[in-house]
Amino acid sequence: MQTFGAFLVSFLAASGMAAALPTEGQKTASIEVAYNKNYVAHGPTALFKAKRKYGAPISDNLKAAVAAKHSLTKRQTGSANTNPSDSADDEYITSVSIGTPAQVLPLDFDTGSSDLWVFSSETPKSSASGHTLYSPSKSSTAKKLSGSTWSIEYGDKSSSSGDVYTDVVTIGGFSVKTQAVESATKVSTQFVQDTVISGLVGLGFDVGNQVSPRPQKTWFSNAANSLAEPLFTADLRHQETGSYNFGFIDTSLAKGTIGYTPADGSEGYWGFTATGYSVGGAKLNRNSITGIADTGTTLLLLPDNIVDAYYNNVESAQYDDSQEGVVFDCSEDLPSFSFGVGGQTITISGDLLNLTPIEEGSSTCFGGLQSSADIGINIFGDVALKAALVVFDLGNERLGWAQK
Ligand SMILES: Cc1noc(C)c1CN(C)Cc1cc2n(n1)CCN(c1cc(N)ncn1)C2
Repeated sequence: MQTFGAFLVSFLAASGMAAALPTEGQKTASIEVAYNKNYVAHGPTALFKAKRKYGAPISDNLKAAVAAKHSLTKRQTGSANTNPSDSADDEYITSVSIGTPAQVLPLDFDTGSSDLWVFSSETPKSSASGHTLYSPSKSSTAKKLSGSTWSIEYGDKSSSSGDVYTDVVTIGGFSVKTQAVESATKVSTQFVQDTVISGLVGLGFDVGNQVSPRPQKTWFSNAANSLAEPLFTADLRHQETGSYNFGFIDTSLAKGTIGYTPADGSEGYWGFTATGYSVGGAKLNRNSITGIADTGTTLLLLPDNIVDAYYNNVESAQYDDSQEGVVFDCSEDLPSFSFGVGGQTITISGDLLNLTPIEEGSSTCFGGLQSSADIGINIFGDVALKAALVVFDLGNERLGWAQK
């Protein structure tokens, strides 16, 4: 039968704590207490525990502070497939559920803008033909945001405008209960004709939202605090299904290491600086390129000097006025284009830089790399994003890039 002292020593030894063995008949014992250096104190939690221990009243604010800190609700994630809209990967389509019962619409996720807008029962019938529509009147959770309107124009001069509802919006299984859903009462021709999408989900920064008089938050901004991590990833692919993941990073989607670089959200976009570039696998130079990571733009749009440096390696390349871009023989093997970011090198294969024949069956192809000169901003659009797994990390205001 073990004495208490012997038991105590063996217990402490088993739990890795040192102990002084009491001499026979001694009435005291002393033990070192390990300090948990990983424990991060939280005032409200300490107060909560003390009040609970002595039966003191606990305010709702204190309960909320403790719940927020210990995220008593399970931190959540979302994952949605996204598919190229056509053979040129012009844009990517993701299914989004809006309202109760759910109305599922094919939308274009756009990190270059900050409005969630949809074709709706309020869109003129002549414009709405062929599109899937959101009908707020058929949703028991829709509420009109009275007095609010919106109007947006994109880089390609396409535009839309209308009024605003709030409703539940679910993407990849994650729901935002009160999301501003901007209903289109007017849409430009580019959208009318593009019947494969019924609107956009802006994944830019809230500062870019175009609702007046009170700008609204993006779906991701509303979701961020409830997600396991305040980030999402874009995995766009050439002629195959890709994904938008929210709240987690599936590193198996990439071959390379994720390199991070600061993101500048001040203009509403995901701005960043690439540290250099190269053509055809050469060593990266140190010519930095400041631009935006933009899932809503098809092309890679860079300064003329870079575009020229690239197409000087393409025998048949020439500027085509009617196409308003550089074209070349479809049969030509294109060199790759690489850029440095976050200490990593992202290489866009030559295949990804051949976007599509200029017309069905033509042997002349349109380049995925074009000039940004008349835009005033460099855009790493889908042509660049397809080469990488891209992490849009709102919590740390940074962008991560990993070679795919
Ligand atoms: C077809 C086709 N080809 O390329 C596109 C795009 C389409 C679809 N299309 C004609 C209709 C259309 C026009 C726009 N979109 N869709 C998406 C949002 N737009 C952006 C987003 C942004 N971040 N930056 C610039 N514009 C303009």
